Amino acid sequence: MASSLFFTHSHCYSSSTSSSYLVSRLHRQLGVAPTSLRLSSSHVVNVAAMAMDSSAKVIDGKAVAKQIRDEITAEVSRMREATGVIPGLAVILVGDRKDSATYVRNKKKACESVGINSLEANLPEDSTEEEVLNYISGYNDDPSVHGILVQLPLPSHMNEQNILNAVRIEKDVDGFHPLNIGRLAMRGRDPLFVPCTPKGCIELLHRYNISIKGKRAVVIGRSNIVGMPAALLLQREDATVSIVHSRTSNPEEIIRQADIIISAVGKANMVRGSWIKPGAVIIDVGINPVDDPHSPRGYKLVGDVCYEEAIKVASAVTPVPGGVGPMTIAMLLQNTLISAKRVHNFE
Ligand SMILES: Nc1nc(=O)c2c([nH]1)NC[C@@H]1CN(c3ccc(C(=O)N[C@@H](CCC(=O)O)C(=O)O)cc3)C=[N+]21
Repeated sequence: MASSLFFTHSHCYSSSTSSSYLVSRLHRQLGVAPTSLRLSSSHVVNVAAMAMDSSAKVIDGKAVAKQIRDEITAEVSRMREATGVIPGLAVILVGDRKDSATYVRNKKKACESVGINSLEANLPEDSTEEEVLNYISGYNDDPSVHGILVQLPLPSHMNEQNILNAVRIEKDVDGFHPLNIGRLAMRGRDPLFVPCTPKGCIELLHRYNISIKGKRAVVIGRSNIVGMPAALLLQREDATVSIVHSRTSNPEEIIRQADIIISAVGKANMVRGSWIKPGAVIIDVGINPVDDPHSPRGYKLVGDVCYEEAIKVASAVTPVPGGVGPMTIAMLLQNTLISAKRVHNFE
């Protein structure tokens, strides 16, 4: 019995990680006392309860994203037939990070699949900020471009703020411009664009008929591109929102109160089954590589949340991959379409 319980947990340790290493790593990441991370008797009770109910629903982001791409395809052709306008997205990639190149390639493929034009600028790692700004201003002035995305992260010698501020707010399909974020935060105002990843999270909840109003939501992580805007969006949807971050004391206690958890920290399997309230809904934004000798690539991708544990205690969980990731790209296409419709007054 005891060994099978332990086995359940061991799924969520990456193969090279010992449990004591994990505990001290968590301790550092979340700033909690090590005692609070010990496997307590209540943890064991939770695991037992989890074993009785393994009926959690998998939230299929890949399928929902496909459905949204089909809707966008229809809208793009309706617009083209009525106005002759084809929405266009320009992507600026600086440097040759492998992951960034993959993301950009996927975005381009997604554009093609729905009939959106895609333009791409590939600049060398050692480009100057001015060169990037020149591309942005070219796209700002190009009427065939309705959305501009500067792939992040930028090389460290560039000032991300200067560059993101240069994107015309009408073409800011990432929703990263401070004026867009400011409007997102204010009651009675609306941003021109909502950031893609948080928008994808909320869209998944809507499409699965998961109500947000009046619920307790916890966002784990406070980044400008995911955590912070996700918290603002949940609040706009009338949730009561807490944000847990690396300086939060007793994060588990706060997370355990949540009906809805959005995790965006980037730490593999950090959120354990015992941190989750039975019946909670989990949206896992993390995409973390961990060693996997069984995979041809030598690694596999896992979320921030220990999936094998979460699926037993939650009512619905997004997988990684196949959860939020595909939704991010679908929302980028949607924002590009929205932008093109707006400039051409097409409803
Ligand atoms: N300006 C900017 N805007 C972004 O939106 C942006 C960015 N920079 N920099 C990097 C992050 C990351 N990101 C992802 C998009 C799609 C998947 C995705 O589709 N993932 C799939 C496939 C995963 C795989 O197998 O590689 C999945 O989760 O199923 C993942 C990650 C957008 N980002």
